[in-house]
Amino acid sequence: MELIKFINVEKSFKGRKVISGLNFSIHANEVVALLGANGSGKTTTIRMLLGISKPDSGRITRWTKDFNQKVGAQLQTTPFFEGLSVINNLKLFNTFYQSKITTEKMERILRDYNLLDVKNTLASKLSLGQQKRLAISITTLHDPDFVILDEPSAGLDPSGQREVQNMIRHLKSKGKSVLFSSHDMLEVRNLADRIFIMGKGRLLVEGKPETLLNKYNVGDFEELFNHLMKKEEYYV
Ligand SMILES: Nc1ncnc2c1ncn2[C@@H]1O[C@H](COP(=O)(O)OP(=O)(O)OP(=O)(O)O)[C@@H](O)[C@H]1O
Repeated sequence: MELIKFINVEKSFKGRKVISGLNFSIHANEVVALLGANGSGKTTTIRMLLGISKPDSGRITRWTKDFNQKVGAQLQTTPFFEGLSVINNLKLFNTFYQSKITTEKMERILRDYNLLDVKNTLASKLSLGQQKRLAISITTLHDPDFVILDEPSAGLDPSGQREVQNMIRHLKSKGKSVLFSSHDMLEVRNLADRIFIMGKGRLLVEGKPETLLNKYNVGDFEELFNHLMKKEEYYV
């Protein structure tokens, strides 16, 4: 099933085109990595996908009219209240989402996200890894079908990165779709079912990791990414 479809989407800011002829689909139960150099248009694309910003032309279709209830997005800013404890953040977002999660389910979420030991700690006092886990637990609290994570493992040490990666795998195992951005090419290769690479507001390449490596005859994604950033003739 197709969850999201971008059809010839274009967007300009103050007369400067930042998204041109963007076409792609995201399907149910797939993990998609969105890559691109700074300023390539990833955030603008995510904002349009979420409906925060409107395309100037083209169309974006979504699988449900109930989109806001069915999507969870963790964008770059910390999506929680730093002056509240972990558990009180979860309780507050539970009220926001009107998701009526029971105390038992809350405990399970705390366990799943490895936050049980710090449930009474203020969010501001958490380690970066714990903050990321809290951010993802809040993003997925209302059991969305589609989860968007903007650089979820940025700044984490290898064990923190592994935990975030396992969370993404866990979401996939529960039938969710995940769109995530990352600058870590090994992580992308290990997690993504499909990869989108953007450059200058366009989708430069799109495909399964192994297919792309074969198609462009490169050993890894670092090489493919650098290659594309130098030569931009590989538009799909
Ligand atoms: N509100 C805005 N007004 C003017 N220009 C904008 C606005 N938002 C984005 N841009 C421009 O659009 C282009 C794409 O920006 P965008 O933030 O989507 O890129 P990105 O790939 O997410 O970059 P990064 O990796 O740095 O977050 C950039 O040139 C940016 O300066």
